[in-house]
Amino acid sequence: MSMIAAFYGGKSILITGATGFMGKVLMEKLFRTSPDLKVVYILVRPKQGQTLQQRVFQILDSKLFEKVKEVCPNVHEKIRAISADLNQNDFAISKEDMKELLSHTNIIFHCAATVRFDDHLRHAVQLNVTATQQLLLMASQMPKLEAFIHISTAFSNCNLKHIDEVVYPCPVEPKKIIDSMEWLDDAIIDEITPKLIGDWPNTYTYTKALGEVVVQQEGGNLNIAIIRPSIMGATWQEPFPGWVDNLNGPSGLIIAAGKGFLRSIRATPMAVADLIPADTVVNLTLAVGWYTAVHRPKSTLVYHCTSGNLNPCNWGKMGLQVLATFEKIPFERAFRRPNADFTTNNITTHYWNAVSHRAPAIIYDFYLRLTGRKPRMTKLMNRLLRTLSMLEYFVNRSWEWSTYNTEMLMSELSPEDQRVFNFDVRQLNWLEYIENYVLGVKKYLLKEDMAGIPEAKQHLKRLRNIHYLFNTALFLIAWRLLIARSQVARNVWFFIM
Ligand SMILES: CCCCCCCCCCCCCCCCCCCCCCCCCC(=O)SCCNC(=O)CCNC(=O)[C@H](O)C(C)(C)COP(=O)(O)OP(=O)(O)OC[C@H]1O[C@@H](n2cnc3c(N)ncnc32)[C@H](O)[C@@H]1OP(=O)(O)O
Ligand SMILES: NC(=O)C1=CN([C@@H]2O[C@H](COP(=O)(O)OP(=O)(O)OC[C@H]3O[C@@H](n4cnc5c(N)ncnc54)[C@H](OP(=O)(O)O)[C@@H]3O)[C@@H](O)[C@H]2O)C=CC1
Repeated sequence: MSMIAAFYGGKSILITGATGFMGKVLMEKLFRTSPDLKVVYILVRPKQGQTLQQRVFQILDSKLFEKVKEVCPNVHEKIRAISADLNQNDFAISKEDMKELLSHTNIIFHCAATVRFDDHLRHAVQLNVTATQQLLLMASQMPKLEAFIHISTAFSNCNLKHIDEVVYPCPVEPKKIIDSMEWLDDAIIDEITPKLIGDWPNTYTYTKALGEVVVQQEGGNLNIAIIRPSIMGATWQEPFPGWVDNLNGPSGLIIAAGKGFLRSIRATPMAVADLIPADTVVNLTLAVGWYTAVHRPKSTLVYHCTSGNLNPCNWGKMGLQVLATFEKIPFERAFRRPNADFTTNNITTHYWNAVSHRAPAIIYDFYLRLTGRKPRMTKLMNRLLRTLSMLEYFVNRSWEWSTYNTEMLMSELSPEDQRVFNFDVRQLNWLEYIENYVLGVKKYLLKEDMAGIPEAKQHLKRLRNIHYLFNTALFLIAWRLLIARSQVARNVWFFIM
């Protein structure tokens, strides 16, 4: 019997960010392994015209929850969606709901965050710092609370090269930042943002670092742990391989490469690609929840959920495997044949952006105009280039994350728990994982049918022929011009003839 699964039985659990990528995988695992848990409160906001209930049903109706419905048929009764907006005071939770949350919650998993790199500092502070502060305040009023698990990111200290499992101080105290956001207007915040974030690459990583300091400073007597995952990717094993449902991290780039839009990326092939599957993160999170509640460590423990120091893979190997998978499992209706490459300096990056990204987009838009359609490729390409520029920071550096606490926790688990809540990334076979990841992107993100693979292959053949035809025509035109202008070229031509 799994001790961790048994621990969550009968518990009331509060999850923020349950509608996000990690939140869904977390809920799924909780219900599958501890179907006898009492209730999962989720803080949800209405979105895109959907009510809370519609959002919950949409999640439960997805393939991700198929196994859960078998082991826990009344799962919908055990999810209690509470209307909440983490940007509002007291999260805009009604008095009755607040009373229920405060009196029943046993465990909190705080996953909600804005993960956009370019978010305005005011919004990023509100969600990643102030909301964390408010949640801690709520937690301090929960008499039955056993553990508060805060999800941060391994990149919260990406301004350092070697990162230990400790909370590092920030140059400006979070309280001062929170206060200043209240009275500074947007224009001034825009002006001071680069100075405030200093050597952090974006507002996301900076505010996640501030969030950790808030957790440490304002955690009081709470039983707290911080988890720092690196780049969360599709699921490795559970509930099935390859599940992913958003474009963050590598997923969006896999689509862009598979559809032939992305032809080159400024990345260092030897830099460590510190990906971590979402189910590994969730298994560690649940194990940490159990350990924190049962063993009550004296101080706030930080757990790195990373792969680089235990089972490293680099971007070069990952890129090659992604491309190899496209050969077997191509995406439908590609714009060009998938054939991306890495560049390593500014000059080649600008060159390939002009030749391989902008020029084909302009030519295609010209063709769309000629055929009476609305041009769209240049706009799409500009967005892709902007996304690439934001991700570049993370694919041209390597970090070392120590994992003492994570390894300590692994050794504390019973063999059964090590199996059920496996977060030992040493067992991960990268080539297999990446292949399943690409397959998952095709099935669950692009919603493409596997039956369409022969047609997709045919389409790629047609693109290859067009490519050859285009290159031959280009060569002949260049050669014709050369012959007309140069005696040497003419002599070579007659010699060959
Ligand atoms: C040797 C041979 C080699 C061969 C080589 C072959 C290579 C071939 C294979 C290539 C694969 C292998 C290499 C992979 C490298 C991966 C690097 C990952 C590093 C991640 C580090 C993460 C570290 C931190 C981890 C964390 O701790 S947290 C989680 C991380 N957080 C994020 O990843 C949010 C990022 N995103 C944003 O920050 C916003 O998205 C924003 C970008 C500002 C746009 O923002 P904006 O343009 O305003 O608008 P959107 O609505 O957002 O998107 C607008 C449009 O862009 C699309 N799109 C949004 N995203 C992405 C995305 N990623 N990738 C692509 N497209 C995206 C969206 O579909 C929409 O398309 P459309 O609808 O127009 O068609
Ligand atoms: N994805 C990754 O690669 C990594 C993620 N992390 C961390 O993991 C955690 C989860 O990330 P992930 O699941 O990928 O992120 P997602 O963007 O998929 O999910 C974010 C969640 O936060 C919720 N949320 C955002 N704003 C509000 C708000 N104002 N009120 C209520 N809820 C809100 C979202 O709700 P809604 O559905 O309504 O938008 C969603 O449920 C985050 O803390 C992130 O920093 C750490 C390392 C890597």
